[in-house]
Amino acid sequence: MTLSVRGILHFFANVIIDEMRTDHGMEMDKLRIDIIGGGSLGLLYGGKLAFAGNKVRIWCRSTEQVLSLSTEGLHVTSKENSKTSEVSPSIIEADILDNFTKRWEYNPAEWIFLMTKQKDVAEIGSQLLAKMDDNVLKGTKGLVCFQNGTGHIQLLDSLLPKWHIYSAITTEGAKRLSYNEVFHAGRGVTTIGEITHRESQMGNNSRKSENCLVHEFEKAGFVSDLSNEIVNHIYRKLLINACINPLTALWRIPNGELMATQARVDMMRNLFLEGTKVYDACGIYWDHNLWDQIVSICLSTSANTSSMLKDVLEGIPTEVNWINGSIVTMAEEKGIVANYHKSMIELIKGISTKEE
Ligand SMILES: CC(C)(CO)C(=O)C(=O)O
Repeated sequence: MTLSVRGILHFFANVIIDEMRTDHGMEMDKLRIDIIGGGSLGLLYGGKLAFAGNKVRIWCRSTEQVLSLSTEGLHVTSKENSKTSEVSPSIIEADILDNFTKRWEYNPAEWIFLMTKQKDVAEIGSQLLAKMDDNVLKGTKGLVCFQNGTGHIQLLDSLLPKWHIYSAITTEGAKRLSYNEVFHAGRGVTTIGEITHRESQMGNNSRKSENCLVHEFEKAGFVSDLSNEIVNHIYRKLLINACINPLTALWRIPNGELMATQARVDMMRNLFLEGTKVYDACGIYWDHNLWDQIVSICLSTSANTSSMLKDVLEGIPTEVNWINGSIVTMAEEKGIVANYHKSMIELIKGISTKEE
């Protein structure tokens, strides 16, 4: 990667101009969105929302990624559209996560999208978000969490008692090709809903702000909706992930291959039936056609690598604790066994020495 001095100067000039504009209230017409995490989904949503005219900042852990995005911009490709969307560095910003709180004092955003892995949520919640000054949060509408599984929302809810916390359930498929290139592998739906429903100092007029956000998603090319029953969506996605992800990761197959033999379908079905037993014991709603939905997701994302397989292939810890682990915890709380899901955790954990 070659980084020109001009590019780096251009980046710093942008940052300074940006701080000045906000200080003087000049940049009020665009939605300001901060994306924490420069992984596949962070780059996909960041790139497309910036391309649609929003003011997007991507907060990354690595300086290399910040420099790459700031000097070369962000490139979004998709299988339907042979033309790459080039998001120039003049319309998207990137900065290092360590600067987040400092920059916010002068230049806050309306929305924060938390798009990191589950394992990073506790640290970001406690070390960064919980330490933010109440005053700078006044214009902020909320925090939107994009993680799979459950557990993180309860944690953030306790760490951030004044925040509006939302969950976004997405079936968009994306693959990061490099620090600043992302491939839009499959179109899906993004459903957003508030979990907390609390009175707070953060942006009033919630419904208007939520509609405005969904409108921007639509403008950016994402099929999106608002839900008052986001918890049902969370548990629906949890069981889908718990049935598909560990098996694809163990057998190292794309999602569609799960339908290729009866033995594979039977194993997935066992996970499904055990999961619904746990849901029934806990009084959690599930759609009567959820099994059909799982089958059709395997088919509609047939060529995709599940997120858990991706983690296994990259040698990084998976989200099995938050996916199958959540189901096992719920089962234990009700005094029932969930041995299929328990075995998934043990088998996935055995793949890598990096799993906790
Ligand atoms: C595509 C799907 C639904 C497979 O479980 C997914 O969400 C993932 O890979 O995490």
